[in-house]
Amino acid sequence: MTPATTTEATSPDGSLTARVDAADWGALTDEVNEYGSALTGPLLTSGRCREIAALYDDAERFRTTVDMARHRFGSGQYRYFTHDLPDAVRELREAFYPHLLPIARDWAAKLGRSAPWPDDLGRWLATCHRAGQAKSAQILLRYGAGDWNALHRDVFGEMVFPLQVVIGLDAPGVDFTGGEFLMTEQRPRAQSRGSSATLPQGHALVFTTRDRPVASRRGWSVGPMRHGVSTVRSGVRRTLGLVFHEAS
Ligand SMILES: O=C(O)CCC(=O)C(=O)O
Ligand SMILES: [Fe+2]
Repeated sequence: MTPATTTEATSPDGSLTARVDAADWGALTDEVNEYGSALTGPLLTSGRCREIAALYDDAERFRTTVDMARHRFGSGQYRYFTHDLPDAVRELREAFYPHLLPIARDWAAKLGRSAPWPDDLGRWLATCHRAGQAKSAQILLRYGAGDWNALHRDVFGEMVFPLQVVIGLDAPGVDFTGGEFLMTEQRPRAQSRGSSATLPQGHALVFTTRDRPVASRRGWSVGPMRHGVSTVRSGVRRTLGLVFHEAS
C-alpha cells in the first residue's frame, strides 16, 4: 500500500475553504430561499469533527460558558470562543461568508432594508465592534441525554447578519438519538409552521437568524423565524455554531 502523503494524513478533508466552495451553492441558495434553511452535505471528516469537538475541554479557548438551564434557554451547555478562534473555526466562518452574502443582500433588497455587509468579513466585524457588539459569537454546544435548546434567535443588537451555520460534530442514530434541529416560521395572522432537520456528522445547516422574505400577495413580507433543538434522548450531541455578526 502506498503511504498517505503528509497532506492527506494531517488533513484528510483537504482545505476547508475548498470543501465549502465545492458545495452546490446554486441549489443551496434556492433551498434557503424556499425554506429558510438547507443542509450542505458532507464537509468535515469524522476525525476533523472529533478534533473540533475536543476543543470543548480546552477552557482557555472560551470567553464564557453558558449553563442553559440557569438562563432558562433549555438544558445543556455551550461555550463562546474568544476572538482567538481555532484555525478550523476561523476558516469555516470565512469560507461561508461570501456564499451567504448574496442571499443576505437579496433578502435585504426584497424587504426594502439596508444591506450593511461589505464583501470583507473583517470590515463587517469591525462595524459590529464600533456599534458596541464586540464579543465573539462563535460557539461549541454540548447536549447530553435530556438536554435541549429552546426556540430562540441569536440576535445581540442592531448589527445582524441574517443567516448562520451550525455544523454537526456527532453522528445521529450512532452517537445520540433525538436532538433534531428545529425551526418555526411565524406566518402573518396565522399559526406558525414548524420544520426539523437531522444534522449528520460533518454536515452544515445554513439557516435564518431572525427573519426572511416570504412571498405574499403584495410582494414580500417578513417571515420571523426561531430555531432550537429537540430533547436528546440518549448519548451526546455536539455542534459548532457560526454566527456572522458579533455578540454584545
Ligand atoms: O445545536 C444546534 O443544532 C443548534 C445550536 C444553535 O442554537 C445555534 O447554532 O445557533
Ligand atoms: Fe442558536
